[in-house]
Amino acid sequence: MQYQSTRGSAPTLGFEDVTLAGLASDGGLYIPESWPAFTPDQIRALAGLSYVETAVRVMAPFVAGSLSEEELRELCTAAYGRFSHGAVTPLVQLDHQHWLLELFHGPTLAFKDVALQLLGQLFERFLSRRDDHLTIVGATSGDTGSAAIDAVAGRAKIDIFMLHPDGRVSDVQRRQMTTVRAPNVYNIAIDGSFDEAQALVKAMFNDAAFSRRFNLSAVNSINWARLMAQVVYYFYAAVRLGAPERQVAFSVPTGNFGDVFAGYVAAKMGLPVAKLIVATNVNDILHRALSEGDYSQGQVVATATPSMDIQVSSNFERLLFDAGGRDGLALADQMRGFEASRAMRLTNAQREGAAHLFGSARIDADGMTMAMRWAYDGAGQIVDPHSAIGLAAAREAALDPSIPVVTLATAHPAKFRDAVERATGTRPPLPARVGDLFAREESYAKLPGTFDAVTAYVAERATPRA
Ligand SMILES: Cc1ncc(COP(=O)(O)O)c(C=O)c1O
Ligand SMILES: N[C@@H](CCOP(=O)(O)O)C(=O)O
Repeated sequence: MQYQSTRGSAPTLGFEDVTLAGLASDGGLYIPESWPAFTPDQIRALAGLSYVETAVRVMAPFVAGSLSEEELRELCTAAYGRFSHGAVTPLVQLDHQHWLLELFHGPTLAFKDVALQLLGQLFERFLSRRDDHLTIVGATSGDTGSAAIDAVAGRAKIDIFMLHPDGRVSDVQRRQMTTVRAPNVYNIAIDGSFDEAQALVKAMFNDAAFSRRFNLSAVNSINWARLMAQVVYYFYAAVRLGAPERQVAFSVPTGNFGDVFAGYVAAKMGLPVAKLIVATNVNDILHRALSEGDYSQGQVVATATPSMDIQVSSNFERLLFDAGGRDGLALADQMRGFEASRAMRLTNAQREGAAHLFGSARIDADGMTMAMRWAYDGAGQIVDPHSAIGLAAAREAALDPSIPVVTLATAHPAKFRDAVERATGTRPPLPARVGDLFAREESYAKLPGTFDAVTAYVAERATPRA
């Protein structure tokens, strides 16, 4: 499998190089040159397989040329062996139509573990083949940070620098990052929003000399391997609900458009997806883009769903590229326009390419609270605020009742205990797996959100290439 950049001028690479590179050298994102196609028989054959076996079948075409099937199986077994539920991503029924896909049974209690546990294994395997050291720079609005740190802490050939917006993540999220004691882990709270942190990370990649000197790599969903691993659970869930004979819809609480883009990939591969509902909080750039074609960045508003307080969704570029006809140079121009003016209109081709599969909804605080109460009172399920945004959008979509609607439950409710308690009156206990989180000492740097401050901090601590 070969990968091309969404901006049309970076070299085409294989899976191993794409994983280690993170972002393409022209500022674009890597995407497969074509989508592997699964026949209905191949989808039917996934019924009854374990999560690991499903993962091997779904991901094998994407890693071809870099990993044998046996190697992929070994890495998936190691990655998913750390999940606390035998099914890895179990389905829970809420009523005749609505289901939750629980993606939070990994070590850091959010869906990010599904991809990042595997990415940690992939980095280790690929680095063992070469004499090289990686410097990971990442941005987090709360969950990617802890999942990435857990996946790479203590690995000899990797340093990780994780930027989070100071004061804008939950206490549990912050502590899951800042209490990890490993010599290769550096946490940085920046004065600014997640979007600013993400822009700093991209700027570090786009500084060719800096990027080469420290051999930068990415753990955010700009890294293709993140999305590839997330495609698996769409297949796993849909097959359990009757695919390929039956269509299934998914509602996805969305911020950086990574999780829902993985659903788009599953549909492109042949999974019968009736609808992908993009559920945003009041930071609704994606809802406006999909419903009106207006992708213009507003001010980020802090909400009870901090992981989705995002106004520039990095993976939307992958959809614009694929749905809009795969013209990398035209998209590079369009993205340069957005970077200059912070606004753009989708082209007709991009809108039409997205319209048949995507729906969207903007859910405010009341909608989120009502969904949490509905799940709790009606089905005895405590859902976290992010998953509640997805659930509210799923119910609002009022799809044909014969189509099962799966809401992706992206975080464990204990990560957002205050918001859950406010909505349901119940305070979820922290699972034993996160141990004495509130007794451990924290360590992190506080920096202004400027390129110079952050690069100086990284340059002083990272391992330069020989
Ligand atoms: C709990 C939670 N839900 C939803 C999202 C949104 O996912 P994505 O950024 O892939 O759209 C995030 C962060 O990305 C998250 O941490
Ligand atoms: N909500 C995310 C934001 C980063 O998204 P990513 O999927 O691109 O890593 C977080 O938890 O950090």
